[in-house]
Amino acid sequence: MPSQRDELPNRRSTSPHRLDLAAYITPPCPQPSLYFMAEKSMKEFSLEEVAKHNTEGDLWIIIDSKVYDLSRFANLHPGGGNVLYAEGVAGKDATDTFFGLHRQDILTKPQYARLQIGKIIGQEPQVRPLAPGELSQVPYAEPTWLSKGYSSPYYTDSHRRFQTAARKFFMEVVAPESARCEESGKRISQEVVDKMAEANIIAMRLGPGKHLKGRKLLGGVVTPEEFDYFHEGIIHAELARVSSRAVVDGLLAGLVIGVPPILNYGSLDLIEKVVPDLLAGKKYISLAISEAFAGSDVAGLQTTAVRDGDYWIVTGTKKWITNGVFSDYFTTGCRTDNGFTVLLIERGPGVSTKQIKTTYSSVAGTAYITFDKVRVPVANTLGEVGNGLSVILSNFNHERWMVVACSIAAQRLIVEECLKWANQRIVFGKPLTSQAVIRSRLAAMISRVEACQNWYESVTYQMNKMSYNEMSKKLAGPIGLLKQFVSRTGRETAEDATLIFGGRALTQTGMGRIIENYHKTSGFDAILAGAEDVLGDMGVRQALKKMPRDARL
Ligand code: HEM
Repeated sequence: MPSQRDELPNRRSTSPHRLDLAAYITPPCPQPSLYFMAEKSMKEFSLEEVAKHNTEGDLWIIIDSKVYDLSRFANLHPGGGNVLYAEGVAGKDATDTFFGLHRQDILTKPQYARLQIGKIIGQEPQVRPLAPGELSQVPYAEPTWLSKGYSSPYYTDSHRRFQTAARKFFMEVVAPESARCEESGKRISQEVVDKMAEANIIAMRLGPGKHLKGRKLLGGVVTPEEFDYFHEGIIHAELARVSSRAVVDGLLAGLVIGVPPILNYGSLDLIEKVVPDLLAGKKYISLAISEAFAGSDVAGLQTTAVRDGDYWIVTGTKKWITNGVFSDYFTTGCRTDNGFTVLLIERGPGVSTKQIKTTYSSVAGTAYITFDKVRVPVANTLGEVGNGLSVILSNFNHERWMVVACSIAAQRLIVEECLKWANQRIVFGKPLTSQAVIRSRLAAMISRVEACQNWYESVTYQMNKMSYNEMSKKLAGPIGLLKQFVSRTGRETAEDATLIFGGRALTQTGMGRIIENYHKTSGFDAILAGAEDVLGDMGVRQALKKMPRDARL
């Protein structure tokens, strides 16, 4: 006679449409995580023992081999108490039902994790969160260069080392803060900014260059000399993986676009005076170009700067200024006698900012700014007076490329979410993936993100090979077209994902919360840093300028 222990399967029993959990489970971490260590010391129960606790006031449930005592929690359960007393749930293994309704991270929250009283004899958990720094094993969840067994002509071991460290940093330091700030709408805490500054992430977001000299990058995992645009792109991608669109912007996007004009066109004195504090996260900055009067039409701006001895007197307004609410400096486009000039304006008398309510969270600090006869030292002029348009236009390339890098990572996350959901969701008694229409949408989403990734990598490679000026001349058109393509695919992917998730894509909490946020905000990529249609048009116009005179069919 086998003992009771022998009779117990070492896996949970399988239902006819048992989910293929292995598909969304990652392999064990190389080092046992706390998650698994806690398991070891847990009390063990048999299935029969758990089954006895199946009534109101005495309710145990098994989820992924773990036994939870929900006797007191049932009345507080957000999904209601009665769903827990149902047959097939109370006293039973409710794993499939649970993962059809909840995201796995619920079970890792301390208030819910403490409901676990033990584990089932002979069973091991199959679902676990990714350890910080770990890669997802879901197909297409990572770009090819990070997928086991694939090669890349662009990425080296230096990029791989850097990516591992960056993912760990963003998961551990940024992810929890992102979730908090997205919900509260409050700006990112100084504590997180300090940690980003210490790892030199703020400086690295500006790309390779002299500003990195002598800095220890992410604890020294790469040197400033080897740091290139692929490294920088990794930072944008890792940030976008753990953050909502608003948090991506809230985490100092204003600095990424506001500082380059100072570094490229400011005097040495000005650079030395303002840049160190900005890169140390002690001061904040934004790029103030667009106005209610003119957005993509930079030449139509109305903010004026009039000379008064050693000062400019600036009067006007700016709108949609990312991070403007908490900025100490504004890299500002102004109309001057002989055209357009860029000035660095410090917050002070005559400068006021107010938050604009937008579709996305106010964590981005989007501002309406009023300059009322602000006195700005002439020494704060960036570039030649009247030549501001080229200062701004050259700055756009890097900004648009950054938007592309973030957008692709966000789209990839949506592909991962959809693959997981379609695989685990049971409808009409079968997984969602058994529907051809769902597989067709997944095919379109995967193809788009892979197309974007490949074009992005080819453009990034060119950036590594060109000087800043060469980039302005040769890459403005291709980057404009790339951004147009990527923001369009983003919106199509948001649409597909919403249809795959159904009603869950319309709620801010629960299974579809990432889809809901992405769907709501994917339009930002199409507008910010240059409207999609304008960029497409610019790409074509630039190509037309380069048409050889002798070209004929
Ligand atoms: C340890 C056990 C459980 C915990 C800690 C838990 C916790 C939660 C939480 C936090 C939510 C809100 C999710 C959100 O909208 O963000 C929720 C919703 C829900 N739960 Fe549970 N739950 C547990 C077990 C179960 C089980 C076994 C069932 C099976 C019937 C269930 C059914 C539901 C339902 C129907 C909802 C509403 C889902 C929706 O609005 O889409 N829960 N649960």
